[in-house]
Amino acid sequence: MRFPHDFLFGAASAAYQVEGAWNEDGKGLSNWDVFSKIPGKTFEGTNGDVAVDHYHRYKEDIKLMAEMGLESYRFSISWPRIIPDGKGVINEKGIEFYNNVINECLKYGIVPFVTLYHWDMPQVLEEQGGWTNKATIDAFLKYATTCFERFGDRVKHWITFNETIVFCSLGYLAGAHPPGIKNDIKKYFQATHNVFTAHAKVVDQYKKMKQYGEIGITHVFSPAFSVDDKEENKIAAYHANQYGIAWYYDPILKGKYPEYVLKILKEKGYIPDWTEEELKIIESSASKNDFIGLNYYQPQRVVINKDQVNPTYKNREDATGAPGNISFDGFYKTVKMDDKRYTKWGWEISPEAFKDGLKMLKQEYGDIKIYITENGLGDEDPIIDGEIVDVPRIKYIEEHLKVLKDAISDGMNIKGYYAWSAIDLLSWLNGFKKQYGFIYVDHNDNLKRKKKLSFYWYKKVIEERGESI
Ligand SMILES: C[C@@]1(C(=O)O)OC[C@H]2O[C@@H](O)[C@H](O)[C@@H](O)[C@H]2O1
Repeated sequence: MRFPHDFLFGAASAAYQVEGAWNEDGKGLSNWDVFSKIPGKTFEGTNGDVAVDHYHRYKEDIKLMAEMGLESYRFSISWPRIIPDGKGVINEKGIEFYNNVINECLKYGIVPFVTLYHWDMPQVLEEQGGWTNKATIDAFLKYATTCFERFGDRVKHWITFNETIVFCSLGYLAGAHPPGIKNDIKKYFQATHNVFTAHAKVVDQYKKMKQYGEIGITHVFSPAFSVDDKEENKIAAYHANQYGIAWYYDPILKGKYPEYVLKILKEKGYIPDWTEEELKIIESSASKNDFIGLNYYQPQRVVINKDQVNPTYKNREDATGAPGNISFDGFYKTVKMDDKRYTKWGWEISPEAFKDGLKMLKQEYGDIKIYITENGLGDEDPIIDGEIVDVPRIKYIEEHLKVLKDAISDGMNIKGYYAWSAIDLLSWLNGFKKQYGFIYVDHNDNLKRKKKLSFYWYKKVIEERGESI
């Protein structure tokens, strides 16, 4: 069986991780331009000043994507490249750059799939409270509307936010991402609510503009499973899914927050500062979402936590999702299991959990259109006789595509797969040592691009529409 004709085979990137040109052509400072330069925050002080220079090499990169037969390229727009201070004058050079990227994609028949916010907020707004400041909501609405006005004639697939749980939890609980605040649970939940309000307003605005494309949001999809049949551990898994999935997916797809979490927040005094109007726009825009984007890498294996709750001062490595951490509220902890497979960064490799998780989503949210907006293997790719022989990545992606093929056969409404990542790029905290791409970037030879084994493999998969998977 082949993947359906309307299924998109894609690959993804993010502005801060690929573009570089951090201070060129009128771009304003982003929170990551500043945060990444604080000593100790990133591996060996790596940052996105140059990244892999996609800003200057996008034509070469998109040509390679076309050679791979890529049907769609998911990339993000840098807000401070469009509106340097986040809320004022539009930077026409920034508009020009993304028009060029979009037009280059269309030249090859590659569908542009655009993320409006992939973590790089204008520094001016971050300094004013970022997502904890409600003024950021309308600044984001203005930025999104500008993008719809300037690119919406050719871009018909929009993602508002990438992985809200990551930039909010690492920003306000772990302190590993901007603004680097540790253990502020009230600010964490406030930031998530303001993001959901911004999302709802932008969806509403997009529909009013009648551009007849589609819009949604991308969330982390990391379903939690108990390590055994003990009641306390099953309760831990339920709690983890309420905080990690329901809190994020319910307001988007059901238009309301999950009662289980609200009850606890009320008891602890963490209910966000919200207005009836905000709750109404979240409710009224829910039905206008066209899809949900899932970033699946791994499940969570959880047990009830009986240890002393340590503040969530994650260090750089464990802030990148490896198991072995206590939840910020101390309720559960994630664990490694002897019978599971893991990446070099300790992330579990489990297509089986992907399949089980997708079934959970369908039961909870029905037939909402799904794109897998990220999935891939972070690895230190083997180089043999000058060739990048990334067989583990081929195996990883093949196993997960097989799950999707079966899920679609079982009637799930899954319309695309975006491998993370199209090209090796800067990992926010891990520098360049953690590779995800089909295209290798040689940091010892002027960022020269080189096709990996997986480039040729994915090309064949796309040609055959996955028939041999
Ligand atoms: C933490 C980490 C990683 O480096 O492995 O998770 C997977 C992937 O998620 C993406 O949304 C991030 O933009 C990208 O940088 C990656 O980030």
